[in-house]
Amino acid sequence: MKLNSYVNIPLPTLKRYPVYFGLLKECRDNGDEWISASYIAGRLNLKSIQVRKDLSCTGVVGKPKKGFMIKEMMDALAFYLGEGNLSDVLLVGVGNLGKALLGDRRLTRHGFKIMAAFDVDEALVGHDVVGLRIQPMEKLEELVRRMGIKIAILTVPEKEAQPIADKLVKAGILGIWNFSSLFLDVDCEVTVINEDLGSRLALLAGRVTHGKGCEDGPPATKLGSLSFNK
Ligand SMILES: NC(=O)c1ccc[n+]([C@@H]2O[C@H](COP(=O)([O-])OP(=O)(O)OC[C@H]3O[C@@H](n4cnc5c(N)ncnc54)[C@H](O)[C@@H]3O)[C@@H](O)[C@H]2O)c1
Repeated sequence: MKLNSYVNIPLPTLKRYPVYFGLLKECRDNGDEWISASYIAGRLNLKSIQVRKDLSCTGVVGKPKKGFMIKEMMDALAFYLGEGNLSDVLLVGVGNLGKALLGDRRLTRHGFKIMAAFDVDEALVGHDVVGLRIQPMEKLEELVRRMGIKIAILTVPEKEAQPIADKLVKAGILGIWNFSSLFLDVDCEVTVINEDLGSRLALLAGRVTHGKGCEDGPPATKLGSLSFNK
């Protein structure tokens, strides 16, 4: 399978790939082998032309009347999403948000698995939360190295975020999904995605105020329950 280069995929398209991947996985698990762009569009409340355009960016070619081979398309999307070889992640900070993420089945649907969770709170360490034994911070470096984990979810208070990010990077983490509102200072080879929910709401409020719809997804009124991060 000859795939297009990652750099040629537009960002708005890349942002829709996890949603496609989740749906393809569901269909594959139901025993389907083929999927059409119009079916995907119907399920996700998108336009067929948009779905076709997004999927054609991968370089995978569909078959007339059959659509795309699910396995082939999943392999392609996994390549762009880093799923498969980067599916194991860890979480630091098992508070309100951390617990919610540990129990969020949507991560699993996208092929990700939280393999380890860390906290400093003695009331949590050594106990199970959503079936996972919470580890002390002292074990972080060793476990990251031993398990070869490259992605971390950071759900700690803002003032703790930078020192923990430093520890994560030192241990070999290459991607941080940062829920604190602090902009982390990390080496340029480390990717940080900031997920400050308050800023998101402010962005939404600004867009609503200025009557600006969604730029890279379907019209705002059709967004439904999908979330395309900006
Ligand atoms: N709760 C939300 O809905 C929400 C929403 C958006 C953003 N956030 C942000 O996410 C972060 C977590 O929020 P929360 O509500 O879950 O907070 P929380 O206080 O409930 O949980 C924070 C957890 O981090 C742990 N922690 C503190 N210092 C640590 C350290 N040095 N090493 C490891 N663990 C440490 C605490 O023991 C606690 O379990 C905050 O930065 C917050 O601003 C939270």
